[in-house]
Amino acid sequence: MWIGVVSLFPEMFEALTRQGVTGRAVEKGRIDLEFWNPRDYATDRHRTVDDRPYGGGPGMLMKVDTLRAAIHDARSRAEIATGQRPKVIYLSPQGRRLDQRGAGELASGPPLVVVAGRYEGIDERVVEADIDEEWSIGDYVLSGGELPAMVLIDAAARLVPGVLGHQDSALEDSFNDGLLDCPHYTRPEDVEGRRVPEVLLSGHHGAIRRWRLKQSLGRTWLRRPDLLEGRTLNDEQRELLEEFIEEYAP
Ligand SMILES: NC(=O)c1ccc(NC2CCCC2)nc1
Repeated sequence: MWIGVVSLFPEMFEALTRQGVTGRAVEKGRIDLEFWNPRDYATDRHRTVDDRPYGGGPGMLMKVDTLRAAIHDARSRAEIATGQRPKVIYLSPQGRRLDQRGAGELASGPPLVVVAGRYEGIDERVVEADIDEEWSIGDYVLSGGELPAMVLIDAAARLVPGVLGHQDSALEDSFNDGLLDCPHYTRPEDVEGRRVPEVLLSGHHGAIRRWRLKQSLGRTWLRRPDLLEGRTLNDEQRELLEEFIEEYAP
């Protein structure tokens, strides 16, 4: 998957490009990440990248010409590198809320150009002219779009085939098939008297699968009942959830 990033602080993205699953995916070429910095398009002596808001008010906005030049170069590069027109995304609290389904859509869609804002944001005409979709990682305000951009890129990149070593692990993750994750255990078998559930030591893969599904359903019922609304459970799932509820509140 090809992803272009427009940001005044490209070095922040080393958290993605040099570490972990995404770092390996970049190294293996499963993910191509390229960067454009609006400051590189500044022609004045002070390399200005911000500008004052019409109508007054606190703070500055990203300067239109340097931002647009960076977006345009990223878009052109996307078309050359992939033969496809990219989807240009801007991160802001005004955007569509990112969830696992949205991450899946982004992962299976066209190449992305992700624009990270700074200051108080960007001129609305840049949103209208150059941004295809606005996305938000949650209802809170951050000092820059870089962290939300990295969250979005990580969530999408790990769903790109071949990025996760063990493909199944993406499927068993939380929010895969829309349920919360089940509890996980590793050595030792006893931690201060707390033992691993026996079923997980039994080697009975069917029983283990059912136990994990029951725990996912039960946890979702307890912590995020909203995720179960409007969802039809199959016979096995309904049975397991009823068992969980029975044991929880006998
Ligand atoms: N909730 C979010 O996804 C989000 C995105 C960007 C941002 N701040 C940016 C937006 C314009 C300047 C800083 N804050 C929050």
